[in-house]
Amino acid sequence: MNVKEQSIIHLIGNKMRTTDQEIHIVGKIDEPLILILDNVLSSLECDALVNLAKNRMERAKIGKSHVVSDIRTNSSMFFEEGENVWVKKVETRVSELMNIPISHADPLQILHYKPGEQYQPHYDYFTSGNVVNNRISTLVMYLNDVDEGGETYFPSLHFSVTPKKGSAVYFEYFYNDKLINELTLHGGNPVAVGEKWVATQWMRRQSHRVI
Ligand SMILES: O=C(O)CCC(=O)C(=O)O
Ligand SMILES: [Fe+2]
Repeated sequence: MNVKEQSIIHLIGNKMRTTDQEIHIVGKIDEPLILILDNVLSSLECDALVNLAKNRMERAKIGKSHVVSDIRTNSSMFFEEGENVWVKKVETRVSELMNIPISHADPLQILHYKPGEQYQPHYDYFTSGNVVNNRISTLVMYLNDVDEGGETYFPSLHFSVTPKKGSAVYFEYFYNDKLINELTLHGGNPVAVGEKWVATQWMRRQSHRVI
């Protein structure tokens, strides 16, 4: 019999409580742990993040070398750590939800996709070279409803998540078994109609923020 590996988030029941929010688990894959979560952000918080980000968007870059690539045709920006009250609030909630101290967090990232824009399948962890302090988990929060397309999809699992304002998909790739981590391959489907805004939080294995 295969023994399931420890996950970062330990679930009890179908809700997760943070200091200021009750989050609902509406879907789950056990290994790798993938959660579909409702009520992660309020509608007001979604709108605030979009408004704070929208004049600061640039064509997204990928990987450690930050090169522009066709893999990713959307635009993006990063907030400074705790740069305003909205970011602070979201960072605190997300850190509680992901069960990782905020000092392990990458800067909160906002992505924007227009019709036809997409993010091709990729891993959120770095796979080349000798990586120090790699990423271990991701939370993608949807900041608006997309009219058509724009699903986050996991090709190896034949699984996709439809964006819904205030909801999120969580996944982790902290497993000793490399094959389990590889199942978290994922991308953002092209938006067909409308636009898509998301906020992504990546967590690192070790603390790196100076707080
Ligand atoms: O836009 C999406 O659905 C996925 C975003 C993503 O993969 C990421 O930010 O790492
Ligand atoms: Fe990703």
